[in-house]
Amino acid sequence: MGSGMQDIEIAFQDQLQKNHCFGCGADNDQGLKIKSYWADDGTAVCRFTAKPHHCAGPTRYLNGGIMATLLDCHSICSAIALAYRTEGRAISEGESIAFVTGSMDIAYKQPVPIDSPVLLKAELESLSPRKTRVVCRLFSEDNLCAQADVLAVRVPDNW
Ligand SMILES: CCCCCCCCCCCCCC(=O)SCCNC(=O)CCNC(=O)[C@H](O)C(C)(C)COP(=O)(O)OP(=O)(O)OC[C@H]1O[C@@H](n2cnc3c(N)ncnc32)[C@H](O)[C@@H]1OP(=O)(O)O
Repeated sequence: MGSGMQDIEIAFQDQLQKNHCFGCGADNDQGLKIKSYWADDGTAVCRFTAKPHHCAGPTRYLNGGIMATLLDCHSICSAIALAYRTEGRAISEGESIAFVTGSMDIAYKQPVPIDSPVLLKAELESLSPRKTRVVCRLFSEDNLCAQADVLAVRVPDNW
């Protein structure tokens, strides 16, 4: 799974302050703690290895809700990172930027084997100062298994 990921960078989530989100919060010890990075091609990427209890009905497949959380959280954190980048600031430098999920449509295309790492790849398009569209794809072993179309909406940092 070639992603062009820059491992030397600090993950977006490890630069965000006070984030207790189940999927992406560095401050949630029971969460998934995903880690997202810029790739060389301008997309944002995240690799995740599931635990056995993240399974669907059959234990060999990844749960669809966990897939939705991965797609959602990687997309929103990437929208936040893009907003900081657009404003010429490092993540968490100066006034906090927060986005939440306004909407998300997911196509589940293939079951995801639970014992292989997944790669998430997000393409971002800033629609307006408050809205970012994210198309996020989830791959397992180079197979496109799910795709989400996410609308990230900027909110005040006390949301
Ligand atoms: C904050 C904490 C900080 C911690 C660090 C952060 C870590 C990251 C955490 C990551 C967490 C992981 C992710 C999670 O789990 S985030 C948790 C799940 N998401 C939510 O709970 C969101 C709940 N909804 C809301 O709070 C409000 O409805 C929002 C904020 C979304 C908009 O209500 P608001 O009154 O503020 O704004 P507006 O009505 O003026 O709309 C503004 C623009 O947006 C457009 N629009 C809105 N909704 C939709 C829609 N459904 N489809 C299409 N378009 C939509 C709207 O047309 C308008 O467009 P335009 O007319 O301007 O063109």
